[in-house]
Amino acid sequence: MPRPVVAAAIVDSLSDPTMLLACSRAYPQELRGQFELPGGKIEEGEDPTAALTREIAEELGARLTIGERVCPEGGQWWPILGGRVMGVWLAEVASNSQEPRAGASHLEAKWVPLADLAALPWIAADLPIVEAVVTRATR
Ligand SMILES: Nc1nc2c([nH]c(=O)n2[C@H]2C[C@H](O)[C@@H](COP(=O)(O)OP(=O)(O)OP(=O)(O)O)O2)c(=O)[nH]1
Repeated sequence: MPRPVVAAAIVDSLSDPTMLLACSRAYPQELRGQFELPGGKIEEGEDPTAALTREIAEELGARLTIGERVCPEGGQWWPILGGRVMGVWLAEVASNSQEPRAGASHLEAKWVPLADLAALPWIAADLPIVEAVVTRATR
């Protein structure tokens, strides 16, 4: 089984979310320009939310306050590309953090109103995940 992935649905405010930080991948070529939730693979023996904190620091130079996990029906892990599974957490930028910025992993990291997210070219596997994030954030 390939390593699981963890990703952050970073919203402008956990208590009153209106926008999400959508990130477009720089690589590999076949995913270049497609949007994703930023994150990455869990390392051997690593706690999933520790992995998420590490990945967001590496990729976006930001610290997170992690909120609720967003799960698919009947489980905790979403099926994604390459036979992997992905754990997703709502999060906001911590008060002591720099603003998240696209580094080498992303072409772009931009705040998008929740109502406009569906129009972005997401990695296909992310579409139901983003829908669940929006449902959770707007309930
Ligand atoms: N980060 C992320 N990966 C996703 C999403 N949807 C999806 O299918 N994937 C896939 C793409 C990749 O095959 C895999 C994650 O790999 P990654 O390249 O982000 O992981 P990483 O940062 O640990 O990368 P690396 O050091 O191995 O290059 O999961 C998503 O929303 N976010």
